[in-house]
Amino acid sequence: MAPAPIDESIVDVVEQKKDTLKLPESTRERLIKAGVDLSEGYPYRPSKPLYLQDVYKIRGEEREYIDAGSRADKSKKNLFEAASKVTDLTAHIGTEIEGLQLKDLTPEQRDELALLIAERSVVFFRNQEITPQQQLELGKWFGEPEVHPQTPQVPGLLGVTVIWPDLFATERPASFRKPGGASSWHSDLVHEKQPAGVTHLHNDIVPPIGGDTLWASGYGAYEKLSPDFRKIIDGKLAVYRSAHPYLDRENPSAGPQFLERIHPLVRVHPATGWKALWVNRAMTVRIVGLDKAESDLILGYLYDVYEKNVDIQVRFKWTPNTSVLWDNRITIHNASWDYAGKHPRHGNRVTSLAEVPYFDPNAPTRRQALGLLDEEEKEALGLIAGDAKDFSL
Ligand SMILES: O=C(O)CCC(=O)C(=O)O
Ligand SMILES: [Fe+2]
Repeated sequence: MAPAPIDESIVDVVEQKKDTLKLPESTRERLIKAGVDLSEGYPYRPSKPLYLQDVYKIRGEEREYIDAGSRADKSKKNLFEAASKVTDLTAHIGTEIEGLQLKDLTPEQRDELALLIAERSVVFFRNQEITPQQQLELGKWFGEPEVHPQTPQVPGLLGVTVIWPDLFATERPASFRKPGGASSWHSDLVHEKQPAGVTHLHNDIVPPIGGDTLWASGYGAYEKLSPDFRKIIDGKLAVYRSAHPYLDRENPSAGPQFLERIHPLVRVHPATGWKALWVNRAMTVRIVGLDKAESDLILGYLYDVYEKNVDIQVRFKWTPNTSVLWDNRITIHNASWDYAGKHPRHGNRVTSLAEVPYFDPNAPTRRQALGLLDEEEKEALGLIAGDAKDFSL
């Protein structure tokens, strides 16, 4: 007799309940206090779609998007005057704000925060008391929260993803030499028709040592290129792929396939109007129109520029209950796995989807817009007359 088919809904629930047992006590208390129903287990795991064709249909239509930062008061006075301290962590990327609770921001402060994230790429808030519901509500201000067809979510709150590396580590054991997917330079959801804008990760429990996250600036990476090289990549399109694989319904035996979408290699942020390099080693497949060898060469160089220039990067040491908001349009990030699951690290994440990426050849770079270019760069960009010194050295 053939074995009885497995009821997958029961398997899901059993697995979720098993996961819940590992939940750190402080996280459990926080979730229960927020009214999250843990009785069916945590996290909730959506049934994964099997076929590429079905996943392409998710958010396949263009949606209206207005960047919150583009309506902000440019001085950001409502945000800055209410904060007790605002500290830039490096010259080019990363700002920490103290004395504000994200859950209490006014509409004006939310818009100004969106502009600050667009300018500084990543903004840090320690000691936040914020429920997953409030996090989702804030995320809606910045764009449509992405509901992921694959990743674990907070029960009853679709759009609030669970970032709990201990959980993934049991599924796909990570090691010192081969850490998990988030421990490589990437940006989130590049395969979407309207990829991720702001991601807000709130980590309620973090290891005392390790588990830092790094971000690198796409504005800075673009500006590291010589003006002549910028001309080569300006306006070029590239293929970007999803992190998760699916099967092709027409050809399932071809094995796992990724979603792919074409977007500009250099894009302009709608709130700042500044150009940013938009590639990442994990998910940019190739530059459209070039031979594979040419594309590999150029992309390899662009990844190196992005990943190796420490002056356009920030490395952040988390403390419990810290919220970090970053803009995926102008950054790549990388989560260090150096604590190797030896201490719990748990967070909730809301990612707001943004515009269809676009390029504008006349847009300035960040340092150009802020008046930070030196004479040599101005000359190479043709902004001032000069004696045509070789800028490329
Ligand atoms: O855990 C982190 O610090 C970041 C993980 C990550 O890549 C993400 O949430 O998009
Ligand atoms: Fe990520």
